[in-house]
Amino acid sequence: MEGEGERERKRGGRVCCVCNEARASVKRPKTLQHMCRECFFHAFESEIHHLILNNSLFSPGERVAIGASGGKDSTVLAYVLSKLNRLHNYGLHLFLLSVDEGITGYRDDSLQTVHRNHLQYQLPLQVVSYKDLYGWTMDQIVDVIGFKNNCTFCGVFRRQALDRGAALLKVDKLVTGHNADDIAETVLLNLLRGDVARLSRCTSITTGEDGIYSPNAYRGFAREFIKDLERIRPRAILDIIKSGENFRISTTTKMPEQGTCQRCGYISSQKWCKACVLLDGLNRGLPKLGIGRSRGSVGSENGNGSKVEKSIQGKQCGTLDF
Ligand SMILES: Nc1ncnc2c1ncn2[C@@H]1O[C@H](COP(=O)(O)OP(=O)(O)OP(=O)(O)O)[C@@H](O)[C@H]1O
Repeated sequence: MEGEGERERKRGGRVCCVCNEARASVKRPKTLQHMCRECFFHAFESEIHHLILNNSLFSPGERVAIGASGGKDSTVLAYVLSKLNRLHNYGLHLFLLSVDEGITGYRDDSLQTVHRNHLQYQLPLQVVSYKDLYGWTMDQIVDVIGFKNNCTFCGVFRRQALDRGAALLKVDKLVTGHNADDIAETVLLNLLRGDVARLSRCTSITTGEDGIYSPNAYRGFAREFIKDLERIRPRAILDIIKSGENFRISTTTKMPEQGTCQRCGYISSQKWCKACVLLDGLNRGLPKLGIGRSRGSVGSENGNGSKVEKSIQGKQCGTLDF
């Protein structure tokens, strides 16, 4: 009897290199293997499972929030994590956490996806909004700042909003759907800026006490550049991440010290955190006040020398590192 694989070969199609039966529908950039849907899903999910185990990412009984934007990556994250949690008895209490930035025609649509995920995967959902947290929606911010610099507000506020939502849910950990492209962009951005401190941390699978989110147009250029590289060499994205992982800083290099914002208590190496500087500018009718490269134009470097290491529950805002 002629098998499915043989028929596929006769039709001139590629056969999955794992099951040798079904038609291949994806070529993985990571391994260059041609795989069918089923084998790809299986490989993808079991790689995530082993990654979780090998890095001891979770402990039984932990409360874990999934940053749910309604986009493809965080939707896949919610699906896979809830499936693995059931299948392998991780014993995690999972939550969906969404930030509503108040962008009409964009986030309101994707929040509908999050509501569907909430019902489908039966995960409790918490939505926090810029309007409630900061008194401004992104639409209102764009009205005063224009389109040019609004990414700074959106990125800084979102990161802090996720941390505030995590604190509300009293979770131990927050997971996000940042993908390989996002990490490669961040490696490249930190390299181009000569930011050695961030370059050395940005590939960590779990993150600590400060943010590396680079919310501006420069990221767009890094993205285009990486996509061009990928066209020439599909492994380029993974190569960039590998270089970032291999990067080591001499132990004698002086790094910025972390403290807390004197205004809101959020993690900051300045007197005020970036969100407070931006918000202050907005509220005083000087929306461009906090925009620029320096982290916080108000106050000076925190000099208390203490290293802040608290859980998400233990402080007003938490510990996500973009
Ligand atoms: N509004 C939001 N609410 C909750 N989590 C968010 C939000 N925006 C981003 N995140 C988290 O940060 C990750 C990366 O953000 P990014 O801006 O790349 O997401 P996206 O393009 O909206 O959607 P996705 O990456 O999920 O396809 C998301 O996967 C998600 O985990």
